[in-house]
Amino acid sequence: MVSISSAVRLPPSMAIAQKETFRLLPSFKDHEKIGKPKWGNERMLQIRCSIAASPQNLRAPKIEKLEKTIRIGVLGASGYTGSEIVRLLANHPNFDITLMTADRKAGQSIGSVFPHLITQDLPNMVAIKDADFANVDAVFCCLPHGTTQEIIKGLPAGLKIVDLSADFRLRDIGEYEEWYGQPHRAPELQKEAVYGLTEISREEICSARLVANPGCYPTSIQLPLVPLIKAQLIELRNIIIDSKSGVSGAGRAAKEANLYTEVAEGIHSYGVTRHRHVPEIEQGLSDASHAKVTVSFTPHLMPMSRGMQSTIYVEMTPGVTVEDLYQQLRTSYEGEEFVILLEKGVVPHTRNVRGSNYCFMNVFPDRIPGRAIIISVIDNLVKGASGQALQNLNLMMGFPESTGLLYQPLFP
Ligand SMILES: NC(=O)C1=CN([C@@H]2O[C@H](COP(=O)(O)OP(=O)(O)OC[C@H]3O[C@@H](n4cnc5c(N)ncnc54)[C@H](OP(=O)(O)O)[C@@H]3O)[C@@H](O)[C@H]2O)C=CC1
Ligand SMILES: CC(=O)N[C@@H](CCC(=O)OP(=O)(O)O)C(=O)O
Repeated sequence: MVSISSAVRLPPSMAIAQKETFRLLPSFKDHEKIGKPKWGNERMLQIRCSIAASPQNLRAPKIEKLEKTIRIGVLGASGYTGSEIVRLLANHPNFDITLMTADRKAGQSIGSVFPHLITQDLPNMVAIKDADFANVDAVFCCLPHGTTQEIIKGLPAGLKIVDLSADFRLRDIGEYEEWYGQPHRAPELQKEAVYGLTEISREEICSARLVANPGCYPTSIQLPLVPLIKAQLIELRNIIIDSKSGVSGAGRAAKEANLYTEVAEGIHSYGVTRHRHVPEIEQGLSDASHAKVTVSFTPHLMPMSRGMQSTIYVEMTPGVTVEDLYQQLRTSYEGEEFVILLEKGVVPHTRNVRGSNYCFMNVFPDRIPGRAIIISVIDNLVKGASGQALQNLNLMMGFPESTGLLYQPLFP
């Protein structure tokens, strides 16, 4: 038996061999047939692919070289989430980047804009108006909200799209216009967009053409709350959410409020009572409960580059205990690759998910009887953005969803 940790930390020679792309056909066919991966087998599939890719391995399972590679466009590759997609795809066996766009940085190479990606042999970034989509099957759209709608509207109809912006997350166009302060320029596309909280909407994502990738705060909040609300274990009133984000959540464009001097050695709240993620959070929780849910949500900016914690205070329904909440989360996420319920009493730390696609969570009894405290942590750039986007595109293209994502967190 091969341990998971030995399989996911590939030595460089194996990582290169893995990039050459091998796949176990039987599992893949099952996946296509049932429209959804066999979760229990997925880790083993990854592991066995890695073993198969090792030149030394003589006991490799039956494999076949992939006939088709998916050609990927990254719109906004010169930003934080776009560059994170490039980093993740460097180890994806089936996705090759054929197009990257930038705005101010158009014409430059990815390595000149992000020196940590200097070893990536990729075409230079181009302006969107010069982009040729003839050699692209799918795009990650990593552009600011507001600019994204018209750009997506103008893309070739056959492309699969994962949009990381907020432009297609809210089903109610009026609500979008109210919270984002601008008219929606592609309401007809909104109807087909699938909200991409992977663990919750997997089946719809598999058959979607356009996925609206969730915001980072809404990801960290909905992952623990949706299963508890669906099981009617918590009251829909008095949900109080205190969230904290690293500064990369604000993007790479220069802003005075994000200067080192404004952020270091302190924390501050922002968007108090009016953060634009409120309607997104409430939409997801209301869907789960089939009733209107409202929340108190306050985000904070932390002096760290990545990471996000949401601390959520809830009232349990009469007769329910914290043990019930814990067991519900255990059942809901059993077999999930990326959502990890920690052992009882263990506090999730942002530093333990840094650079990875994991969400760690736990639930604690409050001192006040009948209340519980839930803590969840993610990396805002990975599970909160590019990692979840890749998880979604894997599903949309028919691959096991963890392909290219089994990075261990960075520590320290
Ligand atoms: N950062 C995060 O943690 C998260 C971000 N998101 C969302 O993902 C999207 C991207 O965020 P992020 O990567 O942080 O942002 P960045 O500001 O770091 O990057 C934005 C990218 O878009 C390009 N761009 C900016 N304006 C235009 C335009 N008018 N036309 C074409 N391209 C343009 C920029 O090009 P250039 O730099 O060359 O000017 C850059 O490549 C946003 O919608 C954001 O809200 C979602 C979840 C989390
Ligand atoms: C620290 C910081 O500024 N964070 C961003 C949220 C980033 C994110 O998830 O969201 P969107 O995709 O919705 O932009 C903010 O508060 O607006």
